[in-house]
Amino acid sequence: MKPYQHIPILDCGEPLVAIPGSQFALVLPHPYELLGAPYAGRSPFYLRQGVLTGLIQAQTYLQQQYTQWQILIFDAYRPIAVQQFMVNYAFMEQVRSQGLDPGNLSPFERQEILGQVYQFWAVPSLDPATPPPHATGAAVDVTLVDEAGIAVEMGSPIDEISPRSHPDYFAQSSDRDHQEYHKHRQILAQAMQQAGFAQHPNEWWHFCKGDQMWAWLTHQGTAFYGRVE
Ligand SMILES: C[C@@H](N)C(=O)N[C@H](C)C(=O)O
Ligand SMILES: [Zn+2]
Repeated sequence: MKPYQHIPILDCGEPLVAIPGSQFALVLPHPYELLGAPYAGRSPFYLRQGVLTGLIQAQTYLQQQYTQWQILIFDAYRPIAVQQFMVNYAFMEQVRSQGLDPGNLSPFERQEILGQVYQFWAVPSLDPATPPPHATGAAVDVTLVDEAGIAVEMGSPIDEISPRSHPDYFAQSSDRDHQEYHKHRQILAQAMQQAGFAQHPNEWWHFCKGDQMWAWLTHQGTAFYGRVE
């Protein structure tokens, strides 16, 4: 179990609400839907009401400095069946990228690869005491787009299982491009953090507010968003 999963949850009962496409840029078609993830009629572009309010606050702050920039929503609400699908997908991608035969993995190789996957993806737990963050509607994967609607360069793609995904990966580099990536990551993180979000320690794009990970990262005793059916 991850340390944040020990945090008790007292769900405040807020509903999931749609992220307005008129206010935010959305990655469309949605990448996991394209892969065939089982959404069963649900939309990934939903969040708890209070989390959406935070996201609006983050974008308002961003636009005080970068007037025409927007937060680009890559993913938000994620049913557990989708979490399971994406964990399986990420596992197979890791197997392939390491030149292994998926039908012929040793128990050691399987464990190693699962360990790599679970550094980035949450376990698709069905236990209401340990929900995967996106199943609570309190976690969001985001990046930025500029005034031309072009994705701002962050130095690595969302969901890459690699050290490059760590928020401070480029912090010490003297390379000009790397310094630019780091600056962009900081612009995103600052906008989100001043609106009360906490950032995943391994992922520059994952932010949460009110779930167990947030409570753990911000030293709160309780989370107020649990799993949404
Ligand atoms: C990998 C990324 N898309 C993500 O959402 N990770 C978190 C930790 C999750 O799976 O909840
Ligand atoms: Zn995420």
